[in-house]
Amino acid sequence: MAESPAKVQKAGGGRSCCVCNERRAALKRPKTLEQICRECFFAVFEEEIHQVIMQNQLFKPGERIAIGASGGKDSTVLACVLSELNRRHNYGLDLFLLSVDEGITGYRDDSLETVKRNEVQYGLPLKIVSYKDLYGWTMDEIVKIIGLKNNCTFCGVFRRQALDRGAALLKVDKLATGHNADDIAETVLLNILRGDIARLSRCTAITTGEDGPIPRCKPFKYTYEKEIVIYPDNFAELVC
Ligand SMILES: Nc1ncnc2c1ncn2[C@@H]1O[C@H](COP(=O)(O)OP(=O)(O)OP(=O)(O)O)[C@@H](O)[C@H]1O
Repeated sequence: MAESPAKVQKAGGGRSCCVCNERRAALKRPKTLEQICRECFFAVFEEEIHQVIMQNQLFKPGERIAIGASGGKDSTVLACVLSELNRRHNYGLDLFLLSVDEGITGYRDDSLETVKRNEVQYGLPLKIVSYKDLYGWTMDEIVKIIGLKNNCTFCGVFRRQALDRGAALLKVDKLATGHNADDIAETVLLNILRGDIARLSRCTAITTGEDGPIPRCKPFKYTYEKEIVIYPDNFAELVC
């Protein structure tokens, strides 16, 4: 779980930003512990993701890319940053939002409203695929039959396939997800505890499924969850 933005350490009073040396530092960066101002934080956050994209050759000009959009913080920030970097650096990508509606009342219906706002805000076409349409069952209906035990396993498998089917409908070349450095660290630990050596060797790759129909990539592989939380909307709470 991400720490609340208010708990992320504020910068010490009156110090200047370690990047620009001009403005007053507004927070201590969770990733580097540097004292940094608001403007420089945004700039380095975005620049680091741009460098990850370039160094790992995540995308090629002209590609159609679906962003797995759950309406949560990670994929919302991913949509915002990718559309900005695509414009700023002329990646030449056609970006789309792809959402899976699992049919969980009071959960996904709420977050899909966020995705619909993102569609307008970032001007990215949105495709929603639902378990009901794809499989004939909503997650609520499945839980009524199988109960709460193991339903996460079903849901995870269905979502994975639903994302592939949605990506195929959009005819995209790749799917980008909002998995961040903390998610990857969690998966590493889980695979160690399970003794799953095969998954352990695969789970840190920035791009997976290159031999399958739709490769997936994680532009936030090196991005700390705490920094995603403070970018951009919650920043105001941190300002000293
Ligand atoms: N229902 C969904 N529709 C589309 N993409 C999804 C969906 N659920 C998850 N994803 C993709 O998988 C990534 C990791 O999902 P996870 O469920 O682990 O959530 P998370 O780490 O809380 O991310 P987020 O904050 O984006 O929800 C998300 O960032 C998103 O790109």
